Amino acid sequence: MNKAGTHDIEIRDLYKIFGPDAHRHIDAVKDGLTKAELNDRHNHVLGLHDINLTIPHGRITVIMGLSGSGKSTLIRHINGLIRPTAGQVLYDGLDVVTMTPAQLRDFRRQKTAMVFQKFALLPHRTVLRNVAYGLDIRGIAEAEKRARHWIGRVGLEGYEDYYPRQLSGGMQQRVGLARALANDAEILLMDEAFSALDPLIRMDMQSILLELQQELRKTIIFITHDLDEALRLGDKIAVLRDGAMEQVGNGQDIVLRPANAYIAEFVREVNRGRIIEARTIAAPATGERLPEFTVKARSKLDLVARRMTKAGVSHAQVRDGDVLVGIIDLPSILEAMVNPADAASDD
Ligand SMILES: Nc1ncnc2c1ncn2[C@@H]1O[C@H](COP(=O)(O)OP(=O)(O)OP(=O)(O)O)[C@@H](O)[C@H]1O
Repeated sequence: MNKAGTHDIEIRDLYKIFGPDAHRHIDAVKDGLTKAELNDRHNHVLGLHDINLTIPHGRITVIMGLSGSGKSTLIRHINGLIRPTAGQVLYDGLDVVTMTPAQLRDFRRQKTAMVFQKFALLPHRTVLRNVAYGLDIRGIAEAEKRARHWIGRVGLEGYEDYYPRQLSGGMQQRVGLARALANDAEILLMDEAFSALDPLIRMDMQSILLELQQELRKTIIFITHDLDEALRLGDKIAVLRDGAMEQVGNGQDIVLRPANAYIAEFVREVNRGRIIEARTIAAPATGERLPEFTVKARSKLDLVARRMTKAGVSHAQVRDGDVLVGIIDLPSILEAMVNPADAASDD
């Protein structure tokens, strides 16, 4: 059972086999039958393989992986749209997997909201009525007031009476987000929610989500196949491959300490200076005098390097508010910014 009061979602020993005789093959899969073997010998598809993941309350957890890696299958287990072949999905001491249909319906309605890639707006309803929709069907008296509030929060004030077709893709997805937020659900499931948007609009939407999340502290599960998006949004990132979890960690872990060659290849092209934070590479401050120049613990290395170079200093202290985290110097910043794989190939 998950810790009482934390509202974390705990996924335990989760397996999903697609096919008519899934249960007949589960033991063989647990004993090591691979996805390819299951497919070749039994014509069944291994969707998820032994997934264990804690999705912390109030944080953004990104599930990342290439097409077919199992992201959608996993997110659909969280709201019970898919039943696993084995395993548990625990929330507040209840297992989504064993909920009765009535419990599951309540859980979905009251605790979860979804934002889809294709917006899924109702074309014949205005922005206001789209956002109020979930509240209307639950008979909530203040539906319109609440909808107007969230329309404002996503920057769409003045568009209440527009229809979806009159809006750009980015604006439609703002409506999708406002609709999800208006439901006041604690868990927000976002399946490739920004993937259909142009790059600049996509970055805008990421910023809006991050800004709102500062205040809302929802439990967000965000699916993407885009590493930059995962690193920008994820407090926690889970990387899936062929239905199995390859690595779970924060962005710093994934970029600096890839668990295996697959992840290393995945993060190879990433701009490390924009991801790695000063605190991650700060060395402990020893007894000698501290450098006068100060940088923030969570500043990214490219910004730190620029500030230090401009100020003409080679050393800085790294501070998190009043707390001294350590010391940083330009050579170690440069070293951290260079991908070790690239450095090795130039030797
Ligand atoms: N209903 C189904 N029946 C059979 N196989 C399925 C079913 N749904 C998914 N799969 C298979 O399960 C695996 C995971 O699919 P899933 O859609 O979860 O991946 P994904 O990472 O979300 O991919 P994408 O980014 O393309 O949506 C794939 O091999 C897929 O073909």
